[in-house]
Amino acid sequence: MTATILDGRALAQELRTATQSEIAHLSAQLGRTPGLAVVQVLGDAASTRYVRSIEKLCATVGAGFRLIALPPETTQAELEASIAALNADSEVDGILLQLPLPAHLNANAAIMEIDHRKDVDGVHPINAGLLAQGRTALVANTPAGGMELLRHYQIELRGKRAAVVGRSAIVGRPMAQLLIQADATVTVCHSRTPDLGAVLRECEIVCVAAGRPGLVTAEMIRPGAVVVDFGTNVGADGSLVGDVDFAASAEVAGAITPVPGGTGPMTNVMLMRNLVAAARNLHQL
Ligand SMILES: Nc1nc(=O)c2c([nH]1)NC[C@@H]1CN(c3ccc(C(=O)N[C@@H](CCC(=O)O)C(=O)O)cc3)C=[N+]21
Repeated sequence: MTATILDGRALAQELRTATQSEIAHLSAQLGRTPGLAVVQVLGDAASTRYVRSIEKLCATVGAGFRLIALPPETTQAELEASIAALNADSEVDGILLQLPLPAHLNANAAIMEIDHRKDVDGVHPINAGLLAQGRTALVANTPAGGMELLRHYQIELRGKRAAVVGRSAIVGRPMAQLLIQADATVTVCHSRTPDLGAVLRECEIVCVAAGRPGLVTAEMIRPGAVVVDFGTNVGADGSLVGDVDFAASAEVAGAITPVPGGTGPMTNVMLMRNLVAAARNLHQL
């Protein structure tokens, strides 16, 4: 068996075009472009790479972009003051705090300071709580992008057994909530799950967000299962690899996301969609 490749690059391209025209329309209504502000505490190379890709995408779709780059020794008070300034800024519709932060800073406390209506990353507890209750919320981009891929390829979730490997606030937990909302029966696995393979082999849908290359092997995959790999690990040679052994798993799975070219490109385009949603909501459009 050879799996269908869930092509995130192609779908992201399609959604990018649609988002571009939405933003053109919204900009005409607002009399300005919807604006994204990214707060980055400098020091992490991967983070800088991600910020660049967001900046480029904003230019492509016609959104405003502002980078607040803070020095590595920034204090908690300074970080929170820069967030407060963005909350108060009427030209900023979305705020993204780049994670992870250096160890001396408290990410949870900083996130709490973000106006939840501008929380385009879906990380504020109000948005996470709304999602957990199955209500309308700004949803974290990475899991939202994974769901969009599943929807595009018309993968049935209702009544299916789904596993999520990883329980982070930004990927694993919201992905589990979205799958519950889609009427799947969801099991959340993590680093303390004793026999991961035994759980995954029961599941028709397997979503992996553990940040550990090679964690999921082909023998853990139920034949015909759909595999969504959220891992973006930079290998020793600088190449990007997921959490799933892709080559071997593609021989067993029914459908699988590649890395790169799967969930990664979807993440950024979902960020643009959240920016549109936040701007509309803020301005009652
Ligand atoms: N507050 C916050 N929110 C995030 O959503 C967030 C973050 N912090 N910190 C870093 C991670 C990482 N992340 C990626 C987004 C897109 C690709 C992506 O587009 N990947 C391409 C390859 C891009 C390349 O080669 O550089 C792909 O998989 O095909 C990857 C990784 C979002 N993150």
